[in-house]
Amino acid sequence: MSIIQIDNVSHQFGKEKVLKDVDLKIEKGKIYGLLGPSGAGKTTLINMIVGMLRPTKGTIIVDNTKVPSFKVLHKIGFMAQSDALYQELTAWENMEFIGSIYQVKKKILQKKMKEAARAVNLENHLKKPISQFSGGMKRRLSLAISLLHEPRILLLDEPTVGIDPLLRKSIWDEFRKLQQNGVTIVVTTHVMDEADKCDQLALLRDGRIVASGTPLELKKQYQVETIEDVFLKDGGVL
Ligand SMILES: Nc1ncnc2c1ncn2[C@@H]1O[C@H](COP(=O)(O)OP(=O)(O)OP(=O)(O)O)[C@@H](O)[C@H]1O
Repeated sequence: MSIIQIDNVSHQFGKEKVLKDVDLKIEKGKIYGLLGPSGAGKTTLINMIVGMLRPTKGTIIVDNTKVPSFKVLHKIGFMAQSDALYQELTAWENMEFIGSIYQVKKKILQKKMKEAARAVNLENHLKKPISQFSGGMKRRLSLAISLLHEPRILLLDEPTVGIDPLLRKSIWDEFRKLQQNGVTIVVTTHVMDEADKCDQLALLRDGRIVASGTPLELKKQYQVETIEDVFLKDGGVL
């Protein structure tokens, strides 16, 4: 069953067409990767699934509801490319604040905050203000915040930028756990070993989906050994 269905979607900023006739079906409980060179339209597509941008043409259905929709927003955990954190508040206060916006009950929120902080290995830094956080710590906190209201769908725009390989591995372990609980994850990435871990991939170029399938299917289609080579061959470099 598709939990996200994108039908013939185009988007235009002024005269610039940045997405062109995109069709995509994302199945419930899958980890779906969006790959593509800088400027290909990945962030624009994620922002439209969240409902922050409306398609100029076409429709996006999330969990049987056309977006933008407030009803759907509660089911989505979203992590944007730039971290939207309050610098003067501590990590704990940031989590409390966002959790309260999502109207998570106080007792449940306390439990969820501890779990989420543990999942991203930040439990010893929760009393620090964000102004004292490194780039990677901010990314990890943003990820923790996106999990607080137990979303059924996670939309993550480059979630592991600035995160070292050890932590990246533990974050991917967390993604697998969420997936086992039925959560659908859509992730944009430039990290090729991450792309290989996705169940399905879509390769975007110039606002179009130029290839999609499992990592193995893409490697076969491009007759190469690695996803990095799929990316390079598609860009005309190999
Ligand atoms: N608010 C905006 N106004 C005008 N143009 C925009 C806006 N946001 C994005 N664009 C343009 O849309 C195109 C797609 O951008 P987008 O951020 O979706 O790409 P991306 O694939 O996510 O790139 P990256 O990998 O660098 O994050 C780019 O040409 C960009 O300049």
